[in-house]
Amino acid sequence: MIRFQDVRKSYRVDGRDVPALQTFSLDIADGEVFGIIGHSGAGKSTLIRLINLLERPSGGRILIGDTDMTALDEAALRHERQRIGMIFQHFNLLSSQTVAQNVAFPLRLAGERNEAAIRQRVDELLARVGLTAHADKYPSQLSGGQKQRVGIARALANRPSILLCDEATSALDPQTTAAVLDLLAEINRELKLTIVLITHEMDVVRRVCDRVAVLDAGRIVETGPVADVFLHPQHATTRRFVNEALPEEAAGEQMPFAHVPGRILRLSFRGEATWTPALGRVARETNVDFNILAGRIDRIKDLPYGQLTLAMQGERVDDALATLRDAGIEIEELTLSPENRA
Ligand SMILES: Nc1ncnc2c1ncn2[C@@H]1O[C@H](COP(=O)(O)OP(=O)(O)OP(=O)(O)O)[C@@H](O)[C@H]1O
Repeated sequence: MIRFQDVRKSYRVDGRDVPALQTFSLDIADGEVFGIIGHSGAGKSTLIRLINLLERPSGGRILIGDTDMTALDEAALRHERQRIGMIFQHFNLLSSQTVAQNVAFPLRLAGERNEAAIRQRVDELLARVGLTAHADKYPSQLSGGQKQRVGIARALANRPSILLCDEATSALDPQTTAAVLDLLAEINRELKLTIVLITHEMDVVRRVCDRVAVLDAGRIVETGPVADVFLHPQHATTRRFVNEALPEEAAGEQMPFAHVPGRILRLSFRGEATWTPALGRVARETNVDFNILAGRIDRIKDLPYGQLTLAMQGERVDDALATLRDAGIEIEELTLSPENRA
């Protein structure tokens, strides 16, 4: 468990303390993929760098398991940091060293002197990230996605229990981003390590994270399981991020429904409910009519979900909605058309 206890952080600028993170508490469970999303300047980098104490908090404590990171001396901190790997937006590879030498670097730094053991570990790591054939290349000979794979192999070298990802896919195109996120998900599953990632893209959160915290101007404004935050965002900042990730849904929300007859509803299906023909069945049983205005089916990590915006008419709309709710479908009423507004 990573535990932030009443943590706050200010930077000293021109003799004044400028707050970057307001006091917050947060627990990140072992083995989860935890996302921190926020706009530029919200405090994401500060927050993630507090975990390995690259930044010291101005108040509060940061615990990893039972260890209070804020109470350690430099030597103990260096040792603890070996349990925490980190990858970066711009990869931070050593340009004059080969791929294999970059991956071996943290092993040597940790005091490993046995060359055969180093070679074996580097081979294992390169195989895991799919770069065996590139061991003797230099970073300049690699694509962005390959460079980030070297970064991941290097971060895993000392078998950390936590991997911090600082905008790890922000410099990559969408296809490469998807491949790197798949690799992070696989590492999380197979090595059971905790991943904390910061991003400004909700799509990154949707693809890999279990839980997310939304940062806005130094405050955590919303935290929760990704499916909850994604399907029912509470804070305006969260809604903006979700709408960026769901362009069609956003269009649906802005459609002028006033002229559409019937009640305007948004149905959210999660997991198995996504595939059941509940809507057709309920319409037949209750004799309601429905008209689909917008919709999509996608996945939140491994969970299939669907969202449909529709207009429903008939005498038994309330019965139909009650039956749909019983079937595990979440329903929000968006707005009422004029004839139903009385
Ligand atoms: N070393 C520093 N000295 C002074 N102020 C800083 C320092 N690092 C960050 N800040 C300030 O703290 C606030 C939060 O910055 P931070 O880099 O954590 O945000 P961020 O969400 O990661 O932004 P970005 O996505 O642009 O990297 C900003 O106002 C920034 O200017």
